[in-house]
Amino acid sequence: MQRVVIVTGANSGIGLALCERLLTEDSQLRLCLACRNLQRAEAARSALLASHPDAHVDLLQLDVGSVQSVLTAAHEVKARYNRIDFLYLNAGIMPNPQVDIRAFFKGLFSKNVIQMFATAEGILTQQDRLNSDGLQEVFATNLFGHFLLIRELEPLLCLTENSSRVVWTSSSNARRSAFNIEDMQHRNGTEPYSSSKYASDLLSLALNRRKNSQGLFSSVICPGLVMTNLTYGILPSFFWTLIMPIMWLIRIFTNTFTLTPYNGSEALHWLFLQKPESLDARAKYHSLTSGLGKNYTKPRQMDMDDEMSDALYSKLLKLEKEVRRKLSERERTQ
Ligand SMILES: NC(=O)C1=CN([C@@H]2O[C@H](COP(=O)(O)OP(=O)(O)OC[C@H]3O[C@@H](n4cnc5c(N)ncnc54)[C@H](OP(=O)(O)O)[C@@H]3O)[C@@H](O)[C@H]2O)C=CC1
Ligand SMILES: CC(C)CCC[C@@H](C)[C@H]1CC[C@H]2C3=C(CC[C@]12C)[C@@]1(C)CCC(=O)[C@@H](C)[C@@H]1CC3
Repeated sequence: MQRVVIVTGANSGIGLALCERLLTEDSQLRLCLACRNLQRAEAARSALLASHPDAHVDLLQLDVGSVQSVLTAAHEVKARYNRIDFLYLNAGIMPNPQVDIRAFFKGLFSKNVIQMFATAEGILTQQDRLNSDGLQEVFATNLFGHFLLIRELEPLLCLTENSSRVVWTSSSNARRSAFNIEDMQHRNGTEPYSSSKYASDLLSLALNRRKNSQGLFSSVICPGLVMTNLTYGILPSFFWTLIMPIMWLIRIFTNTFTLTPYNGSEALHWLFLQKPESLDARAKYHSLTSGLGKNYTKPRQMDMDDEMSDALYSKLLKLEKEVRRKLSERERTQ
């Protein structure tokens, strides 16, 4: 039986490393790279086929930050496949990141230094903007586009004859205090990334509560700190290379510095091998790398309550209705 796996944001970083590992695990897989840029997706496909020449790798154009693109892509998925075994919701952005240098040095000499390196708590902010759908871009990309994709793919994800899994690439930067249910898009704050990742943790819990009985299971992971295009947007790549010996040193004190996309994809790969019934809906699965370079996955309990996760789910359903209405109005007037 050929399993179908879809990975969003599969053309680089953690997503691409995951694809490589999945094909090594199961060469019969039907793997679909869902990417916004087809040229980059084609390059990723070629790289995967170079090491797995017989693999079945499909491409799907998907910009998770655009409502229209999500609807079109979901339509295409339903035409192509009759099942989805795994949907990895990995695409994500952190636009205009800023490190608070003063807070960083203050944290360096405090008792919370390990926590700071593991979560970036208190030292990282971003500047967000509105996208063409009138949504905050980080919220739209990291959360809402993926929510809409799940909603559209429910007919394939909630098949009673086999279970389906969705896996969110969340972050240890997800923080309850950065998220406000009254401002779920984070229009009024400076930590949209942290807010969107906390929202994905909440949404995963709500999905499990509502959909487990229909065969859909959701999990969240944190890949740790990984050198990818996302982190090269925080500090330039030459700087990261320069401080790499320090990073390796820090790894002795915090196993969250996974550093390579391969290491970072550990928990995503680990989840692929687990039975859904054995998983904890309230746990975030962390990719960890020891000082000696050994990879492993460890669950940690998340700071969440059912009430807030249900409230978020209801708000997302309401927003979905609104964007669909706006879209059909736009189509009618064109
Ligand atoms: N790197 C790290 O330390 C950490 C990363 N993460 C999360 O890991 C995930 C993967 O990021 P990472 O590999 O680090 O970074 P990359 O920038 O390498 O990968 C992000 C991927 O998401 C894609 N993407 C971004 N926006 C969209 C969009 N609108 N539609 C479709 N695809 C999109 C990118 O495509 P394109 O190439 O076209 O930009 C790219 O393929 C993200 O969700 C990130 O938040 C979490 C914790 C730590
Ligand atoms: C080590 C150096 C001398 C200085 C590096 C300082 C900061 C730039 C990093 C310290 C902790 C890092 C971190 C992230 C980004 C870079 C740091 C702030 C993340 C926020 C990247 C994306 C994520 O999702 C988190 C899991 C990372 C947490 C740690």
